Amino acid sequence: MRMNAGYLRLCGISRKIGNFELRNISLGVERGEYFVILGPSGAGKTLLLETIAGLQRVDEGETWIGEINITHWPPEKRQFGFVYQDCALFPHLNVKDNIAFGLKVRRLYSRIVQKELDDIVDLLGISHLLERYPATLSGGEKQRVALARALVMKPRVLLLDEPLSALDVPMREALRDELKRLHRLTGMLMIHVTHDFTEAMLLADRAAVIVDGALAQVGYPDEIFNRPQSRAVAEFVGTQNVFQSKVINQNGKKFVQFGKSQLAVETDLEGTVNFSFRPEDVVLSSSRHPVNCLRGVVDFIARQGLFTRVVVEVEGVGVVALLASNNGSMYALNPGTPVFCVIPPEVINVFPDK
Ligand SMILES: Nc1ncnc2c1ncn2[C@@H]1O[C@H](COP(=O)(O)OP(=O)(O)OP(=O)(O)O)[C@@H](O)[C@H]1O
Repeated sequence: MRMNAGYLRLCGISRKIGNFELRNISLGVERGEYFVILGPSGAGKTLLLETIAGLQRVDEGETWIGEINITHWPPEKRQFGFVYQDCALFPHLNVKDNIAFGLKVRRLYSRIVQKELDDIVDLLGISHLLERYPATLSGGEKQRVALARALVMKPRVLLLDEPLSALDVPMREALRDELKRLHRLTGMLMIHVTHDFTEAMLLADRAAVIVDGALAQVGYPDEIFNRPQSRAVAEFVGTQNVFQSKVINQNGKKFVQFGKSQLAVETDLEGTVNFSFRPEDVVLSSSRHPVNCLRGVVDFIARQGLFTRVVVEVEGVGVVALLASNNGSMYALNPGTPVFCVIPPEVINVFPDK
């Protein structure tokens, strides 16, 4: 079994449930990190979070916190906070009693604890809601209460399962900023599950992508976004331009074959590989450039608000470019317009063909 560095460590965790299986997950998360678990719907993100919380038993593998093996500890002994997408507040209790519920269960409700409760309520700016009942709260207010309820217990780790996905866009953005602020102020280790890559980019110190029950990539959000290491991750982060090819060595310089053309790349890999580049990194030009320039014809244009997606057919293959809709050159493009796609070597991500 592989052991990892980190404060919270998952070592070779496997869990079969119905037809689905979490497979050999090894992961180390540091104290104070904001760690995001990303992945498409049904990838096993919630199951993984529930396994970390101790709500799901494991079939194989171990969970450690510091030097302690907590694999068989029940959830309450782990002292992890859990915030669900739908908040799961008690409908018959007002906000104050919802927040204090866990403290009362632990028989901790005293004047000292009242001070902590007041601090959390202030931190989340919800003092005006204390007498209200969950049914009268907006989605964002409910989620703030759910966060307060988890934080007042001073958890070792705060687990957040899609905490923003039930909210409308302005509320989602406000609460996303709030999470960032809470993390900065508390320094708590937070593990946040989402399928929204933008959320991950804005919140995460590091992230893991899970695909089909297995870890596909762990790293800084920037790395995952710009340097996906598998086709599945490239597709999940919206790379759109992903091709299989082979590396060609010429006088010490490396190229990948694209149809009859060759594109200069920066890579240590050899042989059969995949390469990808983001649509935002494709430059469309009416004139030929000396390096990494593919001649094509505009096939399709779709305006998507601030951005416009242009598909250029190059040697029978679609290359996708994303341009700012107010980009002057946009107005000269129509289906059938000849155009050059320029893809600088440094934006081409070459990864193994697995
Ligand atoms: N109790 C269960 N019994 C059988 N299958 C289950 C059970 N719980 C989850 N699954 C299955 O396990 C898989 C992973 O579920 P999970 O909820 O972890 O996915 P997810 O990545 O969180 O997806 P989403 O983003 O849609 O919430 C799914 O195919 C789901 O149907």
